[in-house]
Amino acid sequence: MRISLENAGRRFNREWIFRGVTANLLPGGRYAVLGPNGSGKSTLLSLISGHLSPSEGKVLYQAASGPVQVESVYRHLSFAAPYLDLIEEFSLSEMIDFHFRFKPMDGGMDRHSLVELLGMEKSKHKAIKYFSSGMKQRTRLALACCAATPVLLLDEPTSNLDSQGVQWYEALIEGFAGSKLIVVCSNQPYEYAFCKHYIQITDYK
Ligand SMILES: Nc1ncnc2c1ncn2[C@@H]1O[C@H](COP(=O)(O)OP(=O)(O)OP(=O)(O)O)[C@@H](O)[C@H]1O
Repeated sequence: MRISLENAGRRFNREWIFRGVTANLLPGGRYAVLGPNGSGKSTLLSLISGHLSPSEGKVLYQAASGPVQVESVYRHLSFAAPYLDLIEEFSLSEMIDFHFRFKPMDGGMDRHSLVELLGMEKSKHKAIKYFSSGMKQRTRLALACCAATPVLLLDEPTSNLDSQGVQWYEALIEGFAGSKLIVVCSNQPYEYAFCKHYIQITDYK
């Protein structure tokens, strides 16, 4: 999947958050969206994911099979962010089953190996609402990284993770990045150490 931003800008009411973003996000590319708090990183990620439309310019999606309309791009994307809700009433096992009814799981994985990867054997029947914030974040990351989609979008991936969790995240990326196009919004260099390309939001003010 190739995602092209053509002179993309977004404003809320009268305030422009960014303008004139032109970038080609290529298959297998690793991109970090950088900038201080409140600069517009999450907003740009929402444009890339198709959750928000640009106020000016275009965001275009091109799969190997041809152009993809924004309405159906979600099928090609996996997304993890601390503000994305999990289904709190579900147990971990139920959450995994539910998630992968809509998205194929990475070839080598099944529910059991995903629980093992999370290190949550003892919690697989526990309701997500009783998970700690770090356990929830690990669950979001594992669901996103283990989906067989060509695009992986991560917003502040290690928020709520302790140092062991950060190492776990690094191993997760190494294990599952494969040939995916990855975009990470971050302020923490260790979250995007694997990225080769940078989009500085402050360049587009
Ligand atoms: N729906 C909205 N309506 C109005 N303003 C919004 C909306 N969403 C975001 N903003 C504003 O857009 C600006 C950029 O917010 P955004 O969350 O994209 O920044 P960020 O760089 O991701 O911040 P952080 O690093 O703190 O997560 C902020 O001023 C925010 O208040």
